[in-house]
Amino acid sequence: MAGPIPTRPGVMRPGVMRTGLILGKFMPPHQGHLLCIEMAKRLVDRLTVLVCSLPDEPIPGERRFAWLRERFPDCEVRWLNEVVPSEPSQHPDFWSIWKATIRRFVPTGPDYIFASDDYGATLADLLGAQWVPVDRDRVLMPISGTAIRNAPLTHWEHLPEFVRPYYLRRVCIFGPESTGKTTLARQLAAHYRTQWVPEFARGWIDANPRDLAPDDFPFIAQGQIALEDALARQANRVLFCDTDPLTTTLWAMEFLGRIPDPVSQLAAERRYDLTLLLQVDVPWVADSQRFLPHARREFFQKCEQALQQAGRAYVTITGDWAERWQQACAAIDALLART
Ligand SMILES: NC(=O)c1ccc[n+]([C@@H]2O[C@H](COP(=O)([O-])OP(=O)(O)OC[C@H]3O[C@@H](n4cnc5c(N)ncnc54)[C@H](O)[C@@H]3O)[C@@H](O)[C@H]2O)c1
Repeated sequence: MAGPIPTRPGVMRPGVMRTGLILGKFMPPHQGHLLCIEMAKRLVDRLTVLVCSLPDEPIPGERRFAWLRERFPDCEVRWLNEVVPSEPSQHPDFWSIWKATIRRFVPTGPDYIFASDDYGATLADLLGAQWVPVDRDRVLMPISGTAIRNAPLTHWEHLPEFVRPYYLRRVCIFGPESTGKTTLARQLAAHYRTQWVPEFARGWIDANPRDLAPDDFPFIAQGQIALEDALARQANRVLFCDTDPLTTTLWAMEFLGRIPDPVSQLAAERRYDLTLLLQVDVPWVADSQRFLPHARREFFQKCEQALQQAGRAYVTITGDWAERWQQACAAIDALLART
């Protein structure tokens, strides 16, 4: 009687669970990595993604692990955070070290190793698996982690949405009321084909028509940050922020005569690559949420002092609209030209 039809290790059998492994530095994750993982996911029932990091690498391993865990909740994302040799030339027992290390994360299997580099073949042999090369010639996603780290803005289209905020240039528009902040933020966003972050406080105050309470200030600062971070994922290289938590500290001083602790802390933690400080040399335009028509010059001085105390890089924008536009674009072009 004929026995079962023999199958090669790489041939799939119906009803048999298939497992896969992909390892990487993912520094940072890019479209080439996503291609490998997305493809692998479709070919196996359970995929382990092993994020390998070493201390002192330019992007902390913890961040890379968090990125992939968020993006692939349906995979077994694990983090290898210990010093192991990176290349066979670095250690005579390189392959046995890697075999033992991988076995701690994947005790049995896997059936398939997914890798676009040839080491996938050796690793697969070692683990009794089959190597699935994904795109060895990098023709589908011609990108590498090194290229991104060297010039992230140049390779923006190869950055996944969840990595973009890490490299995004954030520009804060800062200054007294009625100096054209919102118009400038909106028009800059259109010009640079990106997003801008409106003032969270405006909508909040409109929806809560009463005197501001001390607790409103931390909430306003947190709401501003939440809106900014949500929009950061949609932005194209640069994000224009029409205010920030440091501004909230100034308004807290005006209204409360003190700065609630959470607001100071949020203001200190927040990072902007550039701040445009708008001068008060344009006419006042009244509206229901503007409070200091006669103290704009004093408020400007407080703004400048706050930026200096915070050690923030800023450029003062003055003059008529055309001059303001030209100065703002020059400062932003210089920022984007830096790698
Ligand atoms: N070099 C070796 O012989 C060897 C052997 C065993 C283990 N390791 C270790 O494995 C870990 C992962 O290293 P890595 O350099 O492969 O990580 P990586 O983050 O550069 O790449 C992860 C995976 O994505 C693939 N990939 C990268 N760019 C791609 C693109 N543009 N298109 C398609 N696929 C792409 C790679 O081939 C790899 O399979 C490191 O810790 C390394 O030390 C290396």
